[in-house]
Amino acid sequence: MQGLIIDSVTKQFNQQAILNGVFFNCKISEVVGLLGRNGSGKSTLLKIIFGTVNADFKHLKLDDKLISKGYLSRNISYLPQDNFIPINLSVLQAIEIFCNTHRNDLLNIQFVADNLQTKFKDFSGGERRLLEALIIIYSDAEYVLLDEPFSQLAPLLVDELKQHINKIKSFKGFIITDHYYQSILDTSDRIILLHNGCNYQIQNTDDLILHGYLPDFRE
Ligand SMILES: Nc1ncnc2c1ncn2[C@@H]1O[C@H](COP(=O)(O)OP(=O)(O)OP(=O)(O)O)[C@@H](O)[C@H]1O
Repeated sequence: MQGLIIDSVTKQFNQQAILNGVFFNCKISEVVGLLGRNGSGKSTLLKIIFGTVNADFKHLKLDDKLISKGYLSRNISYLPQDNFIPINLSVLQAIEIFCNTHRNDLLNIQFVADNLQTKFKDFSGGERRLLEALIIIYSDAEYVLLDEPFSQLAPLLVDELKQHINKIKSFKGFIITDHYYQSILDTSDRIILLHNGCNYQIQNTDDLILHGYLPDFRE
């Protein structure tokens, strides 16, 4: 099985090329980290894979079947950059919507178990983000897209989220983007950098300097 194949993704906004033939894949048991400067097209790419933004051209395959929109396959879940779970839902109600197969893993997390009846409107920003990320990580889909899962979290919660991704990754393929690039490097099996509309395989931090993602303090 080839897993999720993303090929020839092309997108312009207002005649400006954002993505220009982007291609990579993601298999089960693999975490693919997506890095890129602000505005390089990371969120747009995840939205195109999930299906909430139309590409000018794309070729998406999931387990050898051509798909038009990720969400229609029911096998791709997506954590957007902004909150997405309605604030009047309780944690338990949200879990019942998204999580069946791995529900017990989620219910065994102390913070989740302690707050099952709490509504999303009653959490802090970081707590809400953690819960939304956990619900997507433990959702039924085999492929998980995470847009800035770490950004609102204090260091201890970042570590906790990384542990959950590691715990479940033998069942799932992840594509993750965040500006906490060290957390992306720690969590990922492979790194893809988006730059000038193209994708580059990154082997080490020198490559990130070479492609202008990290400053070169040696100069
Ligand atoms: N709906 C839209 N209409 C016009 N331009 C858009 C639209 N959505 C995104 N863009 C532009 O496309 C570019 C890529 O945006 P995108 O949000 O994908 O970048 P990003 O890499 O996720 O950035 P960041 O790291 O800052 O979140 C930006 O220049 C943005 O202004």
